Amino acid sequence: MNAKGIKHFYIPEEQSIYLLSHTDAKKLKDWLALCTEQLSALGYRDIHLIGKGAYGFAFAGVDRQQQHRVFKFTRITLPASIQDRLEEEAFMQSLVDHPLVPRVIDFHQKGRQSILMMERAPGLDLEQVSLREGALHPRLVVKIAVQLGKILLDLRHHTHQGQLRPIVHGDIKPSNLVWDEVNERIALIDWGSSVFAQLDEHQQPVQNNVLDLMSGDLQQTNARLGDVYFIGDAQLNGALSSPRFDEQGLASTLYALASGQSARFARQVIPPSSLGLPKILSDILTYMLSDNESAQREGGDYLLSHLSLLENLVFGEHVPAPAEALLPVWVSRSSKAIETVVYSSRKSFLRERATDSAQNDTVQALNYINDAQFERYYKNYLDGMGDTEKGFLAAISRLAKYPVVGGLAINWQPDGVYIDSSLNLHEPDKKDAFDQAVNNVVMLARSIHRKGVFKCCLFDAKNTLHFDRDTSQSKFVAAPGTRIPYEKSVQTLSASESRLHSYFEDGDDPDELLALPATIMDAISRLNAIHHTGCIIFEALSHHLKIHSYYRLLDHTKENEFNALLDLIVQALPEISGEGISGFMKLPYKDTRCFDHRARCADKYYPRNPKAH
Ligand SMILES: Nc1ncnc2c1ncn2[C@@H]1O[C@H](COP(=O)(O)OP(=O)(O)OP(=O)(O)O)[C@@H](O)[C@H]1O
Repeated sequence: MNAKGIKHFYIPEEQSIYLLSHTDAKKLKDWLALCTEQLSALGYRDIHLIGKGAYGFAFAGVDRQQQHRVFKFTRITLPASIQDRLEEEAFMQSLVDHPLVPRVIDFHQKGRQSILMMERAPGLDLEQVSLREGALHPRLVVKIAVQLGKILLDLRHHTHQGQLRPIVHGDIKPSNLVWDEVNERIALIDWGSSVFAQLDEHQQPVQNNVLDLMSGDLQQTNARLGDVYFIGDAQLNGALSSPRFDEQGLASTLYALASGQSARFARQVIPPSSLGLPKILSDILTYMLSDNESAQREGGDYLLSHLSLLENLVFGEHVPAPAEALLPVWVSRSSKAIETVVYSSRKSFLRERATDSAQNDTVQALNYINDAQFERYYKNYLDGMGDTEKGFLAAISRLAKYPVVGGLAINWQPDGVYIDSSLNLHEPDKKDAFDQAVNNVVMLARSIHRKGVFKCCLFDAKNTLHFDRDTSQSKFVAAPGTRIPYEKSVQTLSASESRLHSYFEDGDDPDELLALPATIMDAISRLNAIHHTGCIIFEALSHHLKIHSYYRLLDHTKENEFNALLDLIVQALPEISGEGISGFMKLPYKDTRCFDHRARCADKYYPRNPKAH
């Protein structure tokens, strides 16, 4: 990866509006207002934003016949080739006539602005449901498996103009499934990665694809890259598209939902057989998620030919007992809405191989580089890591999907894994689900054998300070009155009452590139001596500087000095030159928990005779 790639790895998946520069945030708000205005001019009411993705935004509205509709807009700033994708998406989605797929109603193009209008599926998407509930009940996982299986069968047998043309959705994942809680029905949305399959499920060229065969198009995949957290290796490595791609998406989705995760990677450590699922589904998922392609196919075929058996499985009242929380989580009484972003340090030691040539190979294999998902892959810094390490980072990212502030310091030692934590959740209702997300982090940490320290800091993006400059050579200057915010502990604590990590104990972070000026470094080292916790992260881009922070002052007697040092940092911003990230974290050395290394979770199945439990 080149320096530019690394420099920007931290940009979060969810582009919180609070992390945009003032100008970009204003442009975005204006544009959202314009979309809303256009839709109401067309006679729709109750218009509101329901989702945003890499390429655009989705609005919901109600038409004159009281029908609920969704409008997908592409970002007007994107190149025309990407804008055209919405039209292709509309085309592919309109070919699918299935009760569990929202019907396309219209596709509009006005100037450079494209709009796709479709039926609205009721409910929340399954990623949201999973964040609220944690691991879904096995009965629901089976129900979702059956419904998705039926859609995939339909796609396998799709005919177009009288000929068999199987369709690949290409991006099956929890956030692309809308869940109607009342009727317990899914709707498969987001057909933006959908294509006609080049190979059928037996890996044979789709027969009537003669023209493609002759033109040699079968040398190269037509696939789009789905979400790298969910797609299988064949799709990631640029294999010819086939219905098998979606079977991987299905298996990853069921696995993630059954385990309360947001990715497929952790399957060796938290295997499907440990999730309390009925044995038949657990076995199917074990096959489908194995590394062996023929086992994957066997699992997929077995699932699709046993849907009615799964449909008729009996579930009792048995509700799996919530697992004990492995780390303390404090629930905040404050009802302040926060937008969490996670920043983690020293990720590179989680990589197995970091040679440039290995990375170039991966880049070569992906012949769809201009894909936003590909960007995201690198932004998340996952390349070159083993699956378990990726699973660990995905589990850390999941924490940031909750309104939580604080941090974690994980220290791998030969005799075990030591974890210091300070986790303050701002939504009491999600405590159980959050505990599960934390437990998954711990379980994955225990399975990783490495020596080193990983720290992450969770902060509120609403506290991020923004500074603009005209050129990459100009200086960043703070407006008068700019302050780095902080909060205070309920009681003052002296240094002797609690130990803290130092900002500097781990040395320089090799993943960070911004060298801060001496004045700022000096202020930070003086801050380090004052009893407080938190983090400060400087993110310098060519025209924009962000200072993310989360500070909690513990020794109230030093408040004046603390304030003065924070002010000093703000005053010294013009001295910053160069681009990149630099971050410092000071976490409480509190309640250190030690866990022994453990390779995988024990097997656990749904009871065969649920009534007996
Ligand atoms: N037909 C629909 N019914 C209900 N909700 C929908 C529908 N289409 C989209 N949404 C909502 O809008 C969100 C964004 O839609 P979609 O996933 O299609 O956009 P996208 O830009 O392709 O997103 P991403 O890049 O994250 O895949 C979805 O997560 C979902 O919450």
